[in-house]
Amino acid sequence: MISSLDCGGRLLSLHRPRVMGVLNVTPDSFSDGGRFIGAPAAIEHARAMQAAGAGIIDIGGESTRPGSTGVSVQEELDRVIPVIEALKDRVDLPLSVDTSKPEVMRAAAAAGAGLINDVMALRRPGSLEAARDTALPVCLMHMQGTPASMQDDPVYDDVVTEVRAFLEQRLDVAQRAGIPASRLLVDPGFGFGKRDPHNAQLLAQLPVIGELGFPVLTGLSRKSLVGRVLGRALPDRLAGSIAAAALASWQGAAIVRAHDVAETVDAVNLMEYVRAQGGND
Ligand SMILES: Cn1cnc2c(O)nc(N)nc21
Repeated sequence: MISSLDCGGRLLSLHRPRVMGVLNVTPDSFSDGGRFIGAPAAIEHARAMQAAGAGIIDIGGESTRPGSTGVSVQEELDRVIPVIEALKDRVDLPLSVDTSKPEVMRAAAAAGAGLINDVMALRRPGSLEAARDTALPVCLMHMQGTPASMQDDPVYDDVVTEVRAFLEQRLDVAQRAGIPASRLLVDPGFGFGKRDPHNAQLLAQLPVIGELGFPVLTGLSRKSLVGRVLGRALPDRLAGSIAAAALASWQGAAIVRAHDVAETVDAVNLMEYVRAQGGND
């Protein structure tokens, strides 16, 4: 397993679990839609997340919450590129771009992004080549269906086996396209075409995904899984999100994507201490 990622010149050490801070620059994201549109607000929030201990900032211009229908290339570029340009010299962290569009991947890399976070695992036409050409690390995430319909009726015979097989296939395709293994990460895609039992099985058996031998990224922060299982509305999902982040970290996640950075950093740091001192590995 690699121990650090070269994110466009900025190194992200993976010797300990890291937190990816969420910066949505969309008006309709499920958790904080509209709060960070425009560079000034985005800069303030990104710097706050850096101060809180984030290892990387994830910038997304198109909501991928269940039911979302996507935005045009130009709209996504208009939202994301100015923020990357504004942040790259004001935040001393790698910036990941949350996109599935090859045009946005290329423009974001040119603007200073250091990692590509693709919820479609490079399945869009042109995205394999774009990701390869950027020479940036790429997170390949599993999704069943599309955000517009993925939660209608997700069905699996064995979700862990099927998600692992999907990721294995995307890893193979990416490497055959010329993206070296050292630049690849995987993500089971919690909430992306999964019912709560599916999400629970993926979390309980996360080491099966880790056995692929690539850094695992997970995102459970404030998601409906936490809300439905605990009966918590969106503003009341901090405790559940922290519990999920701690569990994902304990189960081997190298990067945990989160809205509440300071609290999540504490959770994963405690897990790391116990792992380091616990001695039962
Ligand atoms: C953009 N986005 C929303 N949820 C996510 C998750 O769980 N993983 C990754 N890689 N990206 C996500």
